[in-house]
Amino acid sequence: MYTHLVERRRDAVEACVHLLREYSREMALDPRFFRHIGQSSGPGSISSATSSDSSALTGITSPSVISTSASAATMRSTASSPSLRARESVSIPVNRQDGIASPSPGGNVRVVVRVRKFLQRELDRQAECLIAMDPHTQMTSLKAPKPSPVDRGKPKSQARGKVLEDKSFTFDNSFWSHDEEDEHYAHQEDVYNCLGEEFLDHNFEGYHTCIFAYGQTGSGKSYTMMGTPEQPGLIPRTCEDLFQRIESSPSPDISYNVRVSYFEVYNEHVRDLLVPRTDPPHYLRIRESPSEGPYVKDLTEVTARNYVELMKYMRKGDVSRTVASTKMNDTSSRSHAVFTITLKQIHHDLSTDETTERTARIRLVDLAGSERAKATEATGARLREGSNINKSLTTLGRVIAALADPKKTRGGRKGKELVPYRDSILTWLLKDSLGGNSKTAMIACISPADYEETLSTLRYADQAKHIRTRARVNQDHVSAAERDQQIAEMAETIRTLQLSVSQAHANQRATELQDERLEEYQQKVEKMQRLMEETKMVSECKIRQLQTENEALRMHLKLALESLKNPIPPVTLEPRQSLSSLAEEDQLPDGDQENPEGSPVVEPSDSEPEVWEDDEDDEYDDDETITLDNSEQEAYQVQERMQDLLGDLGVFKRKLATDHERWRPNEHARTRKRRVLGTIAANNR
Ligand SMILES: Nc1ncnc2c1ncn2[C@@H]1O[C@H](COP(=O)(O)OP(=O)(O)OP(=O)(O)O)[C@@H](O)[C@H]1O
Repeated sequence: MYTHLVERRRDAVEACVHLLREYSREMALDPRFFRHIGQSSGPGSISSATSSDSSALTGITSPSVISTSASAATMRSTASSPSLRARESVSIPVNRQDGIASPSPGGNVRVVVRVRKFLQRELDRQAECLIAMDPHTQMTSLKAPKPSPVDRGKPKSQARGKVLEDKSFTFDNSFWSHDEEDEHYAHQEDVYNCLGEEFLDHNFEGYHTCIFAYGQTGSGKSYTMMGTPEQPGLIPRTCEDLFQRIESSPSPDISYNVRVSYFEVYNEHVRDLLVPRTDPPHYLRIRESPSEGPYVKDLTEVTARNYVELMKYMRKGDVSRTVASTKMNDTSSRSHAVFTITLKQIHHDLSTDETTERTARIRLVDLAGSERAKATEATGARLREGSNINKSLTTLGRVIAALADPKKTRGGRKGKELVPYRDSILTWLLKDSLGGNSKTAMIACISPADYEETLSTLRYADQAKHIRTRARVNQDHVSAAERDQQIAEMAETIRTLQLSVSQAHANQRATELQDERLEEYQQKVEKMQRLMEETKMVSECKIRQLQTENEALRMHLKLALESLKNPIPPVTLEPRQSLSSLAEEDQLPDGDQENPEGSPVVEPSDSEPEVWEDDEDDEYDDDETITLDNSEQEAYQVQERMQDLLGDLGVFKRKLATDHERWRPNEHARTRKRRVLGTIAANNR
């Protein structure tokens, strides 16, 4: 009878395992999940995983133990390890009588809370720790601070200050990182093993994921997400695990492609953290595509081939992030930072020649902290930053509240969006992660000694538990024929693009050549114009000279002709002497009578002077002949001079004509020149 029962139970368990396998295959779960089922297919193995008894947990084969991560070597696989507690979250006993809500009432967003240790300023003021966490129930309790001395002993109705009460919340995980001495202390590694690792599993399954850290300023968000070189946080651990999984991938048919981007939302502007800072800063725009939802246009997305490269990009962006010192935090993040890894797995099945592509987006968000201006004592730029941070966090709160209310997410009338995603850049960009295709987790970071801020954070986190996202596997099957068609289409697109690019290049080159030639022509024309101008100036100068000379000659000629026509008035001469008698006189001893030039000397005489009358009919005597000869000579000389000048003028004309031929002046200039030459010729005539 007992054996029969045992056999029946084994059959039932095997049937369950078979069903689970089929279901898991449909859900495209990670192959490691099958291994996990296989190993636990003994009686009571699955049910023991859901037990809240910590001693039973030690026997579970946790995926964190299977992980090939280097950090796995140092992993503490104890009952108190949050990594193991994560698997029991579904079985958390809920004390509904205390009014404590279930960890995920209707929602599927994973919500965890982490409390940090005291900081120096809190130790200095001997702050009291207001937080308590139960590692078994994952309950987080917030104790009301002691009433102020004024209100002490008074009933609630008479108290002057606000009456504060103890509060309790239950989350998927409560990470106690307050006291390192405590056996339940949650280290960075524990947070990763509990949350990061599981989310990376989802990514390998093809789901988009998003983990965001929320909390007041100085509550430990950056420490949890980024950590320190000694205590790396969730982001570097995810990067490390990602590449360790890829490098230890058993299947040679799968190829991986990892791309990374990093941006910040600062004062409601998006800035790429993977490009150097500029002054003024270069902000990016947001676009929305029907398939991908909102995205940052022109955001740098680089391929990382290994862990070292991925870390290089992470650090580059981290250094570039806007950080400032405030009273609440020496290194306060003044922006919301979004680190995104895109993992693409391409599986090619040789037997069917089919390709399967899985794309998963891993979004890791370190939000800026909410802050009270009074507490931070911020002024100027810090105050403005703080108010922008608060504004976007308030919108995030409204989005969470709207998403948590199922009536609102059903959509309003006339397609009106009831979730105010667009009211801030942050919520618009996280639209898909908050209420769409994503598996999402919220890490609520709290300070141990701030009642009001912590209560506000816990309320936010509690509301986020109600959100339901609609994650789906992002997978594409492509048959050989479809792939060939896609390749052919892409080749055609590339060809068309190349053609248009080369066409554009050719057009550009032609335009450049034309421009060059035009410039060359312009230079030549300018040079010719200058030469023309110079030639014109020289010609004008010559013309002016010739005109002056011509004028002088005309005057001279006129005078000469006039003197010929009107000889010099009669002068009193000595009795006419023949040249022979003059020659005789030359023989006279007294040579004093002769002037040096040998010209006749006119001597005064007592005798009546002979009047030399101009008688045209008269024959010229010898002396007269001499006088006429001189005038003629002079006229000849003038004529010769004129001949020379006319000769010069001819040469000049020829020169001008040659110049004219050479430079081909325009019609206007030619006409002008012709007119000038005509004038010169007329003047010479
Ligand atoms: N779990 C922890 N263990 C040890 N130190 C911590 C822990 N959490 C936070 N701290 C320390 O607390 C300080 C504030 O933390 P952190 O800068 O991460 O806060 P934050 O929430 O990111 O603040 P802000 O919003 O202003 O950027 C840091 O000095 C950090 O080292």
